[in-house]
Amino acid sequence: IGEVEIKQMMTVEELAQAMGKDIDHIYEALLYTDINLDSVEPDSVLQEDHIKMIVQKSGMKYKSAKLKEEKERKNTDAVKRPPADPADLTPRPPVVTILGHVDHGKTTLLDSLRKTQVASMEAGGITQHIGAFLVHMPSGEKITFLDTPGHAAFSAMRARGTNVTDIVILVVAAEDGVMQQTIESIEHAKNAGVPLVLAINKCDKPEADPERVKKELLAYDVVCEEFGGDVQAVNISALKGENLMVLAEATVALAEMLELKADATGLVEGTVIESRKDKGKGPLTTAIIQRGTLRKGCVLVAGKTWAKVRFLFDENGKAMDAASPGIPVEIMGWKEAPSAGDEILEVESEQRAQEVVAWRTYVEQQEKLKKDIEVIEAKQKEHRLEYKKKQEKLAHLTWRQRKAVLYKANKHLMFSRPKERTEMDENTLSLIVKGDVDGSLEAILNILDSYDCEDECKLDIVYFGLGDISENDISLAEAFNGVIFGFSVKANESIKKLADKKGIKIKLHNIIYKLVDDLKDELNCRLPSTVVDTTIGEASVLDTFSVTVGKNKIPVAGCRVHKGLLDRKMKFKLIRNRDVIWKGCLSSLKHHKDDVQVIKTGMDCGLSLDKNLEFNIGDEIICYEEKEVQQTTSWDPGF
Ligand SMILES: Nc1nc2c(ncn2[C@@H]2O[C@H](COP(=O)(O)OP(=O)(O)OP(=O)(O)O)[C@@H](O)[C@H]2O)c(=O)[nH]1
Repeated sequence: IGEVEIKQMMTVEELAQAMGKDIDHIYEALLYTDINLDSVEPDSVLQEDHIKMIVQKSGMKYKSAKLKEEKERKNTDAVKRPPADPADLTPRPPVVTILGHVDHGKTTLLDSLRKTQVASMEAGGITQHIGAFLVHMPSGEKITFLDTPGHAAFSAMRARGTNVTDIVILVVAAEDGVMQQTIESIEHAKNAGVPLVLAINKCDKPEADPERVKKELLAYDVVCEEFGGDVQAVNISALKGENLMVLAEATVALAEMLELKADATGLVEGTVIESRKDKGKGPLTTAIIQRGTLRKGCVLVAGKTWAKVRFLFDENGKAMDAASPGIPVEIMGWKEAPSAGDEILEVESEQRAQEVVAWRTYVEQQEKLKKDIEVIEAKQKEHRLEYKKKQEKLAHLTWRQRKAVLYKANKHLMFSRPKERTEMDENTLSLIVKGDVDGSLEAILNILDSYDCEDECKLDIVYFGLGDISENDISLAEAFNGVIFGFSVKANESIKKLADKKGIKIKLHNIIYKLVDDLKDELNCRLPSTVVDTTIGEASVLDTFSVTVGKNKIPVAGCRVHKGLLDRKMKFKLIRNRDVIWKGCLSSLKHHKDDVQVIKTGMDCGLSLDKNLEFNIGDEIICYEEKEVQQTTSWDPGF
């Protein structure tokens, strides 16, 4: 018996492959279940009990050793280290996000802040938008600004559970005051537990009214220092670059209060801020390092991808040797670009990175499969309910009534009223059909319903029903000269004996196509056989003469055999101008003067067929055999 290795969540295709069968075999086996086949595609996932049933019904055994192995697949994910020992912590720059209403000047502020750097760094010139940049203060302090303006990026990161921002600079235009997105920005910062610094922008404008802005903000719990709160407010002009350093100092002061520290040793942890693809460099990500110190050669994982760090760049595209916590860095060496917000973790080796990615891919697949299964199961449940309803409608009917229902649905199928055996047409196959469950019986009736060769042999379903073969079935078969077909049912010894005694055939099957084959055999033997001529040899008439036997002159043909052989015992036909003008037995076959039984290819002979038959040169003599051939039904139920 074949052994099939099964696993959870196998698709129809996978099971067929594991069984070494085609997909139709699986569909066929599913006919016995209450699954609606319309909902089953080759890539549909099968339930475990259905998988087992299919394997068993196919006369095979299943082996589910893999199941265990799968359940126990070891978690090989990479995770963050436990919190660092406070003794290992060193100060780090704050990470700042700028939020505010549309057109209040976020982009202008970021640009101006960046420009302060270009000027201070003599090399300057190329500033590149990479998602984050560092501002060096004259005091030696540093601030990292996230250059992903708008709330979208901020909330997207937060939604993913990553919060890299330490401080929010809330930009409010002095002439506009608090607007819708100002309020939203405040909400975002509050929800993330991130403190604010207020930048009142566009103070160069004559209509600017910074005091009004501060008052308006009171309504949103943003209380500036002059009202006794802890929010520092700085009046700036992003456009003119006024007071930017004051704003930066205020930010540093807040950062000091927050005591931002990190562990710059050990394995690196960080967050992806932005990813892009560079034609020459491949995938590049801007990241903020949060723990450890990133160096060339480190192996990182993020999402379902990994990197062996080949180069590190700052926002000016300058190569860096190392990036410590709070510092933005562009990383080159990714296999594929990770997504913004993905957690970056350093692992010990490339092999370990691959293992982590494999695990994460596996987990994702499992989750997808789980969802698929839920959808499929819901669908199947729906179908089961429908099927049940249908069955309930039929359940209270007797088989005769059910037959009537089916008859209505399948008008051309002939159901007989009781007839005497003597009346039975010899050209009829009478059937008694028994099945184990409604589903299988219905499947068989549906197949019988496709019978459309009434002109060859009539098909008469005398009775159908559920359960093992009974005495009643035998009586019916006897009365109608029928054959009993059983599907997944049994016939006990006494029933078998009774059937033998009465000469009644009981045909039991567990596989539909075998039942159908058997049914076809029964139909075939009810069809009249036909006779087919098979050519044994061919000869051409090269000469004609006659011999005298007693009083008669008998025509003789001088022939040469050019194919096969001529055998005296067989039948012969004479062909003239492609028409058969005579068929029958030879009267004589001679080689020279001798009577012979057989003449082979290439040999000459003289033969006579009938004393009245004259030959012509050019006639063909065919030696042939008549074979009786059993006709086969032209019914094709698609099995
Ligand atoms: N007068 C003056 N105009 C400014 C100042 N800051 C920004 N602007 C102008 O205000 C307009 C909007 O500035 P942006 O920096 O694009 O504003 P934003 O908040 O980034 O806007 P979105 O990107 O649409 O959210 C531009 O025309 C700027 O030139 C400023 O300090 N003074």
